[in-house]
Amino acid sequence: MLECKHLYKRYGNQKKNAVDDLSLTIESGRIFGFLGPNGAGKSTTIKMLVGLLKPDQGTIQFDGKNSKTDALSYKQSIGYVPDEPVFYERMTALEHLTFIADIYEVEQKVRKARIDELSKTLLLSDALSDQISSYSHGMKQKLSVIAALLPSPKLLILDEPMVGLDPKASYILKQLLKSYAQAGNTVFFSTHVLEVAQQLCDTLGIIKEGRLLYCGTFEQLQADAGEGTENLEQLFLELTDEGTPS
Ligand SMILES: Nc1ncnc2c1ncn2[C@@H]1O[C@H](COP(=O)(O)OP(=O)(O)OP(=O)(O)O)[C@@H](O)[C@H]1O
Repeated sequence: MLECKHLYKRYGNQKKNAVDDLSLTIESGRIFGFLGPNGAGKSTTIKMLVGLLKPDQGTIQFDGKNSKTDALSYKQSIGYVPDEPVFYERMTALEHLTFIADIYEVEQKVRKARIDELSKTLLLSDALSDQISSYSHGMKQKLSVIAALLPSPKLLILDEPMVGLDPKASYILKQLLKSYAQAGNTVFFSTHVLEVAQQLCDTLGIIKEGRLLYCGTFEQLQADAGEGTENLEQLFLELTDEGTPS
């Protein structure tokens, strides 16, 4: 279970909190979709969850491990797919994955099978020996997903994972995330694509100006919003007060 309590973050040069008293709990085996307009605080929250940013206040725990006091074991439980993956571009994809396997101490006897399986699933097997510098954005995105899943983390956190993926790759990733959660792991991802959240998530969190406006299932959200609000897009626009685009 992932549990955040009263998280706050303000960047040095800003007048408002980027994340403002955010608390949420996500049970194991769930897919949590994190939605919000541009600048709402999604990436800031994710960077705190993965340990790249320190919260000004608040606590984060996963399966009883505190992100501050048990930092190493906490981080060992997490796979992270950033919004813009960064690689040592001169490495081949296989060298990168071997490097990740070394860092996460993935056993020699399982790592090859796992790399083979994941790269086959994400249709990257034929390009594993190529230098990452030759990869397209979508291929880098797939490599980042493979690297994150390689150590079999109990918690997978993805920042806008569908961006840059073609429809087939996007479909494959959605199936992968579903089966990953069904195996008892927790998936947390941010997206602007409301349809993706609707198709994939058990639980949604909607954030605006750093504050969590809603957290619950889509069905609860629809019930709370009352009659006449048919789809998530309409609900989302109403909640975040973005207005309907003309
Ligand atoms: N490095 C930074 N320095 C200063 N302010 C920042 C920094 N990163 C983000 N912010 C500010 O914090 C707030 C939240 O930004 P964040 O990137 O977390 O939003 P987001 O929901 O991920 O947005 P998007 O959907 O556009 O990626 C915004 O007001 C943004 O301007």
